[in-house]
Amino acid sequence: MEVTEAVADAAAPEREIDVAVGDDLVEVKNLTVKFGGLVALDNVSFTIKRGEILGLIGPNGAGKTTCFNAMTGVYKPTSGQVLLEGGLLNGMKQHKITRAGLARTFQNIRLFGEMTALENVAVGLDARHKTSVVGALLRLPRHKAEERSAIERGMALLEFVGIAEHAGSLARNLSYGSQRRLEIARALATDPKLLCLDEPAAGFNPAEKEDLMALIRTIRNDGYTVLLIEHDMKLVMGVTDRIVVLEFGKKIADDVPSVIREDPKVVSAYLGEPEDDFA
Ligand SMILES: Nc1ncnc2c1ncn2[C@@H]1O[C@H](COP(=O)(O)OP(=O)(O)OP(=O)(O)O)[C@@H](O)[C@H]1O
Repeated sequence: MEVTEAVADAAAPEREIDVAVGDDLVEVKNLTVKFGGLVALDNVSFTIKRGEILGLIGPNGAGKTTCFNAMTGVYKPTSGQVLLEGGLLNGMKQHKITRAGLARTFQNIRLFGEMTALENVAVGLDARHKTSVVGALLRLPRHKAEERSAIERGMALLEFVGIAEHAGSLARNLSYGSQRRLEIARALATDPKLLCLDEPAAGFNPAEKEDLMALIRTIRNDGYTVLLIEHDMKLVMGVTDRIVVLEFGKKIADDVPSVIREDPKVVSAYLGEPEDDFA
């Protein structure tokens, strides 16, 4: 999918675009999450560098979603730290973490079904508005300007993810694939430093998966950093710069895709999984 520079610029005009893989953006340090006696995440550490696409993979139940949830404030870590640009995120409420620059999509799509696609994106844009409620009520000039730019930016984001023609459709009437794209647009609307995607291609056929991977590359090329949970190894190999592998809550590998593919620990972790997932 081709995205013009103008569209990318309209989607996030204030963002500095820096596509070089650079410094540590996020540090996950000795993160542990326990549910009663079950250790879902066991002392896991990894970093995410600015500008990269990092894959987080592992067999069913390995702790991938738990890791996401602990990073984005859905679960409180039992111990360990999550740092964004050196600032501690632990203990912050979900919306504060979003505001700090960490946005996510969910494995199960969570859109406002009775709102249009554009309105769903506007909700994301709202998360970073600067005017107060009073400003909005009094319709101060700044609020009006923000409202106008919300429509323009919302449209640009819908175009960016390839669903601009559905801007006026109710989210619940969109195809499954378009709903997934809309979720990504809504997350991008918060102007994240890190975009976390939880199995964005779940339920897709191979052609749809390819399209989605192309979109993820476009997002990265536009200067975002991406953390991608994906079950399908083939898919993850084709799009990521680096991969962290979890098994039974522990990190068992952290390397470039070509090394991960040959790693005996990873191969054996995936034994017994459907062959499609490890190709
Ligand atoms: N809220 C919870 N309460 C209790 N146990 C949980 C909870 N969430 C996850 N778990 C357990 O933690 C472990 C890790 O689950 P998690 O969903 O993080 O794995 P996953 O790698 O994302 O798996 P999948 O690929 O199936 O989504 C599993 O044993 C799961 O049953």
